[in-house]
Amino acid sequence: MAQYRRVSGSVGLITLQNPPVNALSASVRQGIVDSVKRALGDQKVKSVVICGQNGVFCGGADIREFGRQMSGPPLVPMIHDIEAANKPVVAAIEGSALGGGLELALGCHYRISHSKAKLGLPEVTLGLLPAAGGTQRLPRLIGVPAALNLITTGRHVTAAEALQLGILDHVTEHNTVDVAVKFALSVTGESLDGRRISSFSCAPLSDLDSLFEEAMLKVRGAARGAIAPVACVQAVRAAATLPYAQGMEREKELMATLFHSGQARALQYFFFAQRAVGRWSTPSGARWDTSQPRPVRKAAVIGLGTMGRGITVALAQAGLSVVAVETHAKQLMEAKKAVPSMLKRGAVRGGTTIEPDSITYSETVQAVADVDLVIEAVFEDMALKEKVFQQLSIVCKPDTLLCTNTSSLDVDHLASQTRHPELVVGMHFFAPAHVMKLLEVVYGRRSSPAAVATAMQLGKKMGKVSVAVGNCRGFAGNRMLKRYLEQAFFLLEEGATPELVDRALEEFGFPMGVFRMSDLSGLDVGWRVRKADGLADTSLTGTSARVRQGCRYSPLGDLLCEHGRFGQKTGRGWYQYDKPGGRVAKSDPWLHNFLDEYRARHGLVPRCIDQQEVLERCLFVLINEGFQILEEGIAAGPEDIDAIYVFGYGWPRHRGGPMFYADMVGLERVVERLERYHQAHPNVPYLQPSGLLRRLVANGSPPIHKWRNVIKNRNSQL
Ligand SMILES: CCCCCCCCCCCCC/C=C/C(=O)SCCNC(=O)CCNC(=O)[C@H](O)C(C)(C)COP(=O)(O)OP(=O)(O)OC[C@H]1O[C@@H](n2cnc3c(N)ncnc32)[C@H](O)[C@@H]1OP(=O)(O)O
Repeated sequence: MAQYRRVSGSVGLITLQNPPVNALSASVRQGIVDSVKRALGDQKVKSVVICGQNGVFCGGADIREFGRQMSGPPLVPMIHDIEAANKPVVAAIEGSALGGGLELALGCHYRISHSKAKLGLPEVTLGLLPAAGGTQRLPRLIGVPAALNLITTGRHVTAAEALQLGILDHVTEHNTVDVAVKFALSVTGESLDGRRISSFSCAPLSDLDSLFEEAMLKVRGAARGAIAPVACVQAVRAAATLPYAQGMEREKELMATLFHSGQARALQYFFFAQRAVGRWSTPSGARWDTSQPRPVRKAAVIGLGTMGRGITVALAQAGLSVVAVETHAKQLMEAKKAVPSMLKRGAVRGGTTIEPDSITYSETVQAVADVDLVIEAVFEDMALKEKVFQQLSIVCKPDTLLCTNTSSLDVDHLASQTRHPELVVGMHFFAPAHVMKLLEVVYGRRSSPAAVATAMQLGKKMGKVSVAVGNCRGFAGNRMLKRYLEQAFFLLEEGATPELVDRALEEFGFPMGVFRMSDLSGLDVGWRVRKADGLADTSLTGTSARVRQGCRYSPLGDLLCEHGRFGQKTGRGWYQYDKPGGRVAKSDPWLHNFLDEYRARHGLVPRCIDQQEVLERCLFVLINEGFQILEEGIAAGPEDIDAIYVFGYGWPRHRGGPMFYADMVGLERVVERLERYHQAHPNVPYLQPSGLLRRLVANGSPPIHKWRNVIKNRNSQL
């Protein structure tokens, strides 16, 4: 709703009231319409101020209303009536003015903002466009290039930038509503002719066609198949080329194509999923709202390879003082050079400064005696990690939290090497650790609620999306990835090429297909793990060469590594590169010959494989593992898995994440396809639909937001 009162004798003050962000729900819109009518009809009122309660102007349209039957007054005429008013209307912006909130402000005649406010039109991130006149008013106010940038990226700008762009008329450090009321009094009776943005023309530009062509190329390149950024460009083009009324028609038309799209549903699901991940809980009763994190001021990183350096930078950027330990002198020397330059680059990107002495380097573990938290990032080798944890347990204060950055090893086993296993958790970063948003926080059987809460909070402080997951081989993300990789290898055995598989995945929206990605990460990493697991034995011949522990196995990755092809770092992998460390993947005839010979050796007759099979085999098996992970309680809900995949593995956000994608495709179809593939490949047990997936289908395939209830109640009949 909205509250209306008269202040300072002649100013009608309208306060939006819908905590926490004053979203423009039906009742808020009704409140605004009623209040504006009252203010305009009251002769004592000479001007109007619109503000939001609790220091937030408005977070935009109520996203929860979008999937439902919409009621209440529509936004467009509401904003039009405000702009058409014959008394000055001033927006007093505090906190946020986003989406419909900024569009409401653009309908006002003046905009005054607190210096700490953030403004933006983030609709594109929800699969929409600013369809309450935003695409038509903003270019008229600040020019086409600047408006294109804000609308197609959805980025939030500071009040200072908004002032510079011309979105705001005034920025204050004081009480914004007081300043706006004084301002409203000062402009009483002034002509509003030059204040109605819809009456402006866009500033003329010399070469409009090439500007829009370039903009279209840019958004198509970045969008990976997302449709909203393209529609945003088309809408701004309408503003630049059509009169306002026609531009509004075009905006409406384009919004109609987006509004009910699967992409909009996926992106809006993901908006709430991200927030749901923050309300974590563990089976032992640790919870986001009751478990108390410990303060962490000083942290240590053990091992300064690629991951350790990234973690050191991320900790320093979060304002912690860091002890960085590396026992190999050469590696330590390299890290001492690399870390400061990574920090410098980060500071340039983020406009921040970091005290250079916030990091101290040491060659001995003894240097971590007084830290609050340690993150171990040594080589992925259990014996080595055991030794590190034993040492840490002796050296550190008794209450120091001991974390491991292992990507798949047993956190409980590492905890058992210490005197305080309750203080051990996994903090699984993704490379490059100072850039990637995802952090898997892995709780062990004995991890205390405080330990989990501390790791989760530290992740947040580092700007990460922290997802709490249980302890199992590969945790959630890598455990699912293993199934995806296996299917990709099997497809090569059956006749596909890396190019075909990658093309299908990239057209789906991944930034890189599985083989290009493997070349970037390094093929030797997985090889080492498979060797440690006793899997990578290429001396086997006949049918046993492609079977391990009774299941189908492809030794293709092992064979490539035996040829010294580790990916980009060696200049050869699934593709060839112009030099070791080269980045541009080129098709490699050697690899195609190698695949032909391999198939011939094993009596495999290559067949035609289409993109649909690639997607179904690779993605459905990954999704199936996701259901298994949910069933076992390793992840608490589908949102956790979706956040992991979007932030850590490049799953296209406009497809919502793997579990949402399964919901979109239809659980019955996923089961049917998995069963069909399992029939064709009976020695791949992971193609058998998981128990939870079958139970959901048996219960009528409830929508994704109801899955948690089914998971909680294992015997649920819904
Ligand atoms: C035939 C078809 C015809 C089609 C016709 C269509 C007609 C309808 C079209 C009308 C035109 C619409 C044009 C306008 C569109 C929009 O405005 S879309 C919304 C744009 N706004 C945003 O994207 C902002 C989203 N919010 C945020 O970025 C942040 O919440 C914040 C405002 C910056 C505050 O951040 P913070 O303080 O960190 O709080 P959070 O944890 O993020 O949020 C707190 C809770 O509030 C919920 N929430 C936030 N914003 C909204 C919102 N706009 N609607 C609903 N709910 C919102 C958020 O989910 C949190 O709640 P929980 O999830 O329960 O934790």
